Amino acid sequence: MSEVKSIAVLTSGGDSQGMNAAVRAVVRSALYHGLEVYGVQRGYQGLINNDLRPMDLRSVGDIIQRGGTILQTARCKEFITAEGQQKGADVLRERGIDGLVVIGGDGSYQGANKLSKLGIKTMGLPGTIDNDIPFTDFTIGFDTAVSIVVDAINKLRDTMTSHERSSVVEVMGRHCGDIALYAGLASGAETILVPEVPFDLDQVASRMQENFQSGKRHSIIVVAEGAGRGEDITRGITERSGIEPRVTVLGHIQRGGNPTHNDRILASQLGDFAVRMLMEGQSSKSCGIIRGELVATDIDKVVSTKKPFNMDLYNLALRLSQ
Ligand SMILES: Nc1ncnc2c1ncn2[C@@H]1O[C@H](COP(=O)(O)OP(=O)(O)O)[C@@H](O)[C@H]1O
Ligand SMILES: O=P(O)(O)OC[C@H]1O[C@](O)(COP(=O)(O)O)[C@@H](O)[C@@H]1O
Ligand SMILES: [Mg+2]
Repeated sequence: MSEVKSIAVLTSGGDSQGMNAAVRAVVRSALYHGLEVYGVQRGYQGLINNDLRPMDLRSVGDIIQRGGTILQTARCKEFITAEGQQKGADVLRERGIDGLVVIGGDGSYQGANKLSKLGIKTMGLPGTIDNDIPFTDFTIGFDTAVSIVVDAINKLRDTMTSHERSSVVEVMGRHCGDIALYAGLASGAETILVPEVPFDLDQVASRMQENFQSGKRHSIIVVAEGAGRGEDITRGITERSGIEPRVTVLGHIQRGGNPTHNDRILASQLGDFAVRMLMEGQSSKSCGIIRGELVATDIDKVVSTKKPFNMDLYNLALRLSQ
């Protein structure tokens, strides 16, 4: 018998493709197991405001394929305060809700950790395009965001090759270069600039010159926003080499559109896993998949660990883009 009878689910922070699939999985799995389930509107803001509604099977119909989040999301300053967190915990207790599933990024995980410490049984699902949550190979939305960047670079290549130009593409990732790394490797970028690896613009510029001299007809530089602004990198290259790359900032386009099948499947597995963990009496855990295995890791550990950067992939991209 599950000691948890009623749970709530919310999405928080930057939205990501696949959050809807995760909400659907949490709701349908909870209902399948005979639990009551509530959707919290607008993340922690909705929790503080007591903005919750009961969810049934049909309230998550026709959403597995949609980007964004039907529960909407927010960045809620009040929840960063101890008073805000206490208000959120009180709302759940007053409503008799025994467990909460938080779908969000590193900031949302900090909030989930605080709620856990206030005695709320909380499970975190990694929902962010940044892939910056450790103890899971991938976060929900990352695969879709990378696909969008790769598609954009394919298009840029057509025109860049025709004009024998180079292109600087700024992608999202304030503290984590994974979107730049994976999209850069998958699209054959010559240079990948990420916050985790220091770089020297002199070297970037001279490598581009060498590439053009060795017969390359175009050059792609992918820069994670956390490593510098595309415009500044472009200016720096021009000052050093005379090459005039065109700059493209992909921005929030990376957070929209239909989730890939990988993100939908990841979201479905993790949403169901979170519900089963809560029913087993688990709490304060982050759900992830590592090499195909479902794993639950203490949120405390997750929020105090930086996701290791994959230097092997980074070096591979460098070797293959000569
Ligand atoms: N240290 C913290 N303590 C409590 N809540 C936090 C903390 N940091 C962030 N949050 C909550 O999580 C929300 C989402 O965090 P944010 O960093 O904006 O997005 P993400 O979860 O996508 O990383 C914040 O608006 C805030 O309400
Ligand atoms: O939605 P905003 O406020 O423009 O924030 C943009 C940021 O959100 C992200 O898309 C996702 O990051 P978070 O979910 O951690 O906030 C980042 O890549 C980007 O820097
Ligand atoms: Mg974040």
